[in-house]
Amino acid sequence: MKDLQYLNRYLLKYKYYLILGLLFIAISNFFVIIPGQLVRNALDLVMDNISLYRMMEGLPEMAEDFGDVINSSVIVYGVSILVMALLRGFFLFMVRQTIIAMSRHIEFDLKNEIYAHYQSLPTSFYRRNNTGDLMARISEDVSKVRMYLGPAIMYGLNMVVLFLMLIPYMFSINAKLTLYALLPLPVLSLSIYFVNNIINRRSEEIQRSLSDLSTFVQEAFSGIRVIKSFSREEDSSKNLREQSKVYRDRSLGLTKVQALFFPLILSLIGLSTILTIFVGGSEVLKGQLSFGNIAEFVLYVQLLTWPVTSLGWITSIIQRAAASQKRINEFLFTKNNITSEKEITPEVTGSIKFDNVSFTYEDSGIQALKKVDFEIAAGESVAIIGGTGCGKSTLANLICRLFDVTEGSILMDGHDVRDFKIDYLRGQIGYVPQDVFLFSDSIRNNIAFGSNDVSEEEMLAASRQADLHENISRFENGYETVLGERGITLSGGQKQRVSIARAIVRNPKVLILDDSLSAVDTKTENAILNALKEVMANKTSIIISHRISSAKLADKILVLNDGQIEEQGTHEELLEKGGAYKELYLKQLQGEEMA
Ligand SMILES: Nc1ncnc2c1ncn2[C@@H]1O[C@H](COP(=O)(O)OP(=O)(O)OP(=O)(O)O)[C@@H](O)[C@H]1O
Repeated sequence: MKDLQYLNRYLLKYKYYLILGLLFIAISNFFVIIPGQLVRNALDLVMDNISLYRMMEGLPEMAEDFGDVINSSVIVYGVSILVMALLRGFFLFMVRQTIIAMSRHIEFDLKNEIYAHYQSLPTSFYRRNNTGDLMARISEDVSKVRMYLGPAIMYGLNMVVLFLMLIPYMFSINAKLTLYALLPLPVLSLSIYFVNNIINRRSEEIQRSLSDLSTFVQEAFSGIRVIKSFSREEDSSKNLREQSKVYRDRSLGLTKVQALFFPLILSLIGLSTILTIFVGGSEVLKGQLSFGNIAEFVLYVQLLTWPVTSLGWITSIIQRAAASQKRINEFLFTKNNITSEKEITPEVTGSIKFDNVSFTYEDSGIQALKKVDFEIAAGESVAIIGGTGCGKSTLANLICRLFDVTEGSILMDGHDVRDFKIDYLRGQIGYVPQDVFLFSDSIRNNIAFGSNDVSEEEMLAASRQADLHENISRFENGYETVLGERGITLSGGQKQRVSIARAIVRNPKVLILDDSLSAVDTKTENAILNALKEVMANKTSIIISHRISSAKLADKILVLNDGQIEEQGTHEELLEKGGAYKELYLKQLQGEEMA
């Protein structure tokens, strides 16, 4: 339950909604208790005077006048009850406008807080937690917490206020009748609590099978090309049928419990009413109560049943909200370990130095870099070459501080990258990651994404430098062409070039291309590298690749092997040396000739 205390700051922020809501609850309950007294008075008036009226049978004129007086009094009571019902309706509306509105405001704030926190967390966090989990906490869990902040608080306050206003009053009329009338209510509350827990458990199971079902369908649609080319359509339909069957059976189970739920409530409420009439009747016979009191009590019992029913419901809402808030807090309290104390923002030229850098991935324990030591002067281009999994991407990630080195340090213009203000450091780097990611948006916006304000000329220049402009000009809508699910699909090479244009449009001091030309043939690769020459002229560039063809133009080449630098030098120097680089060169040359 202490997890929910985190929300108190929000309750404090919206305290005026809460205070007003409480006031409206009290007023609306006032307008629901008074009609009970009016019903009692009206009934007693009729009961007390009906025998008098009958006695006047011999005096028709008097009887008529007397009857008119009774009638008009009953009408006054009736109209008063109606007016109070309308007033109660108005104040109930106001209760919802304050407390439920408050819960919606807090839901909005909480979602924004969680999202902003997610954004601040390092990439390692995203590797540890799957996307479904991240989404569930910001949507489903927040919705469950809102049920506590809205309906649970509203009905909870309503119940407390009604009890405080009504129960003492009922005791003041007749303690014995009050006790009997209230007797079945705790049983009602407990049974609702238990049944509700079963309903919740089953609903969650249904939710799980529904999300399995949608994941399955989503994957089937995304992989439709694979399914079709391997003729697995029938198999896919069979799997869907099986998953749907699980969903159907669980839903039927829930329907059964729900079907039992309402008869149970109604019979317990009925029991309360019968007890009230039975005990009330015997009190009337003893002359302790009037008939009107019985009617009044039956109304009060009806009034109390919903709040008591809601007690079981509120308890389970609060339990679920506490569990959800615990999950939310787990993420909200996750600290970002990629921070900077000094937050320096010096003018940089882009020189980079790896000083004995080692790096081990915390989650997998893989040591990706071992005592890597090299320097890149400002404006120099360096190619990093090596086999799969030798640590090339890790090296790029460390420069951008997506991770922090385990040992040693990385310096930019003599300053440790950990001392830079993070946004500033990343602003100096144009990083083209290995996995291209394009948003479902226009090509223009995808390129301009790299910077805050990009002019048309800058966007076009970046596109030309990435050798993309000509391709896009051929599209009917040019740069307005929408990509992604709603739009067209670019070829692998085109996607890589959009990604390159996005990196260079921000005019960074350091450009990192992480295997960014793997999807284009060597001819196009050369064309792009030549076009990029102009861009790279005054930038430090790091070109990560498997291919010698990408590397040979660089001022310096580093050959990585199993996280260590095996060789370094220029293309010619390394060929002359006759080591791993030359071996790779000859292998690739042979491959090209054969092709
Ligand atoms: N986020 C991560 N968490 C744990 N281990 C990782 C992570 N990223 C990479 N590794 C591991 O670290 C090692 C180096 O990976 P890295 O991606 O740097 O290689 P690479 O040289 O870029 O390979 P490729 O050319 O295939 O992209 C690999 O063994 C890989 O499995």
